[in-house]
Amino acid sequence: MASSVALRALLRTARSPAMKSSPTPFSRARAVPRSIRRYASTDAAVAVQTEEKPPARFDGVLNLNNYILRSISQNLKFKEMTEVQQRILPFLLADETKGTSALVQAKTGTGKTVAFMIPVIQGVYDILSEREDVERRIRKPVALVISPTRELAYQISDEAKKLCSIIPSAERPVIKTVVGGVSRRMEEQKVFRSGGVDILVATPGRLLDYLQEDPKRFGNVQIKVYDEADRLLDQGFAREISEIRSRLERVTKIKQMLMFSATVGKGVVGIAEQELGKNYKFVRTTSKDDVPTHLSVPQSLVLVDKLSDHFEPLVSMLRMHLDKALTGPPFKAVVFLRTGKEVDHYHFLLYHLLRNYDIPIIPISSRLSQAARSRNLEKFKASATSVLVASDVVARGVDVKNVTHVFQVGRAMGTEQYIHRVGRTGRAGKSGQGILILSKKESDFYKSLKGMQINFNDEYTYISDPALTVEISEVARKELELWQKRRREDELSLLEEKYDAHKRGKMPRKPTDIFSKDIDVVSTVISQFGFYRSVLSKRDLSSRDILRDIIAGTSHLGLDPNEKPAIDRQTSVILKNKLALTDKEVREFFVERKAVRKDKWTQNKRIE
Ligand SMILES: Nc1ncnc2c1ncn2[C@@H]1O[C@H](COP(=O)(O)OP(=O)(O)OP(=O)(O)O)[C@@H](O)[C@H]1O
Repeated sequence: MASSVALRALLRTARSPAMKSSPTPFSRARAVPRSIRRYASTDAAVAVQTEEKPPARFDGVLNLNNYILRSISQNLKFKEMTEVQQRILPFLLADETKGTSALVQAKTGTGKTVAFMIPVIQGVYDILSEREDVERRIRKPVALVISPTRELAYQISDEAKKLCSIIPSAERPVIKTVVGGVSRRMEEQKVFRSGGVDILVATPGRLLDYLQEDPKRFGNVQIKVYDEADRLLDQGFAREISEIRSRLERVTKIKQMLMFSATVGKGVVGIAEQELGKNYKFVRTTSKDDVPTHLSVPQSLVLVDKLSDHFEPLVSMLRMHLDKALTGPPFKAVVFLRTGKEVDHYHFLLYHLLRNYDIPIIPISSRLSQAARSRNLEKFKASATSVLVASDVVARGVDVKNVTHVFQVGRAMGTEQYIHRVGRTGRAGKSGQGILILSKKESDFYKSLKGMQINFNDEYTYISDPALTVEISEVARKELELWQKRRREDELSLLEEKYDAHKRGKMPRKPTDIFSKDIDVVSTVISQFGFYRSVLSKRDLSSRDILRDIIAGTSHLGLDPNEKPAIDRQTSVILKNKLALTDKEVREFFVERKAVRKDKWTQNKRIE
C-alpha cells in the first residue's frame, strides 16, 4: 500500500541522528521567557495554598446535597473527585465560603464542568427552596452559564441534567439551553414560556438577543459562570460579553461569579477581576513549572517544507494508524484545521483517500447548519474507529470519550488554542497522542509553544512519497471539477433569483446590469437565451447538460438544423474552451439559440 512506503519514509527520519546533529530549521527558544516567569511567580502568591488536604470522595464533601451525591454515584458513576473538584468543591459548599466568586484553572479533561455545575445547582436549589410556592412557579433564570460554542453549551446542559437527575421533579432546577443557529421563535417558546427556566446555559450572541429583547426576564440572575473564561474575555467576544454584563447590571446584582478554563493567561486575570471583584478565590491545579498539556499525551512534530505540503503526511499517518486499527484497538482521531473552507477541502480529500477503510470521515465546522453540526458530533461520539475533520468549533470543552489522536494541521490560533485542541484527547485520566504538522514558514509558532514549555517527544521531517503525491493530486483534480460544477449550479440559482427580481421589477432592466461583473461562463451562455425560464430552473444539471437539453428540447420547433446560424465568435470560444463542446455542438448551439429566440419572440407577440 502507498501509505506504508510513506510511513517508512516518515519513520526513517524519526529521531534520526541527522536531525539531532544538524541545526533544526527552528532555532531553540528560551524555555521560559521572562514575562511568563514573572506571571508564574505572581500566580503562586495569589493561589490559595494553606488548605488541609481535602477529602477525595464526593461523600466526604461537607454540605453536598444528598440528591446530587446520589446522582453522581448512581447516574454519572463517579467514584472519586478529580483534583480540581477536590480543590474547589469543599470550598464553594462550606457554610463560611459558599457563594464566593472563583477563577479556576485546571488542565483539559479534568472535570471542570462538574466542579462548577455542582455549586451552581446547589446554589439555585437552595434559592428555590426558600421561595414561596407561587414564586417558584414563575421560573426566571437564577444562574447563567455562558459558553463560547454551541456544542459546549449543549454538553454542559446534559452534564448538569445528569447531576440533578435524582432530585424530585418538583424541586429540581429546570436547566435549558439557548444557542445561535436554531429558530429563535421556537426556542423562546420552549425556554421562557413552557415551564420557564432556572439555570440557563447560553452562547453569548443568543443570550444578548434575549437580554436586549426583554431584560426583565433576567432580573433574578444571581450566579454567573464563564466556561472557557479566557476565550470569552478575549477580543472575539469582548463586545458581546461587556454588553451582557452592562445589561445585566441594570436589572440585577450578580452575587457569585465563577470563571473556569484550562488556560488563564496573565492578561485574562486583569480583565477577569473587573467581574470577579477583589475577594475571589484563585485556584490553579498546575504548578508554575508544570507543562500545560498532559504527560499522558505525548506530542510529535512533523515538519514539512511549504504550507502546501501539510496534507500528504496527514494522509500517510492516518493510513498508518488505520492499518493498525484493522487488527488492533480502535483509532479515533480529530484533525483540526484553521477554517471551515479547509475542513470542506480536507474532508473531501480524506473521504476519497481513506475510502478503503470503510470508516466514518465526519466534517464539523460553522459552515454546516446547527442541525448537521449536532448530528455529525453525535455520529463521531457513537463511532469507534473514525476521523472527525474539524474547525475550532470543537477545539474547546467538547468531551468525546476515547479520542486516541489529535492532529493539528498548521499553526493554531495561538498557543492556548493549541493546548485546548490537544486536550480533546487524554481526557479523564486516559492517554492519547498529539501530532502537529508544521511548515518551516511557521517556525514562530514552534517557538511560542516552546515558550509555553510545550516540548515534542519526537520531531520528524516528512519525506514525500511520489506515489501518494500522484494519488492525492488525482483526487484533488476530481474535487476541482466537482467544485466547478457546483459553482455553475450556484450561478444558475443566483441567476434565477435575479431573473425573478427582474420580473418583479426590483432590478434594473438592462441584462448587463442584472448580471454582475464576475459573470461566469454559464451566465454568459444562459444570457444568450434571453432569460429562457426552463433553462434557468434546471439547476441540478451541469451547464453542458443544460445545453444538450436545450438542443434536444427545442428540436420540435421544426427548424432546419442545417440552416447556417450567425456565429458569435466570442461565445463560440467560450463554448469550446470552457465547456469543451465540439465544433458540431457549437454549431448546434447557435442553431438552437436562434430557435429559442424565435420561439420566445413568437410567444411575446402572442401575449401582446
Ligand atoms: N470525578 C470524576 N470521575 C470520573 N470522571 C469524571 C469526573 N469528573 C468528570 N469526569 C469526566 O471527565 C470528562 C472530562 O470532564 P470535563 O468535560 O468537565 O473536563 P474539562 O476539565 O471541562 O475539560 P476542558 O478543559 O476540555 O473543557 C467527562 O467525560 C466527565 O464526565
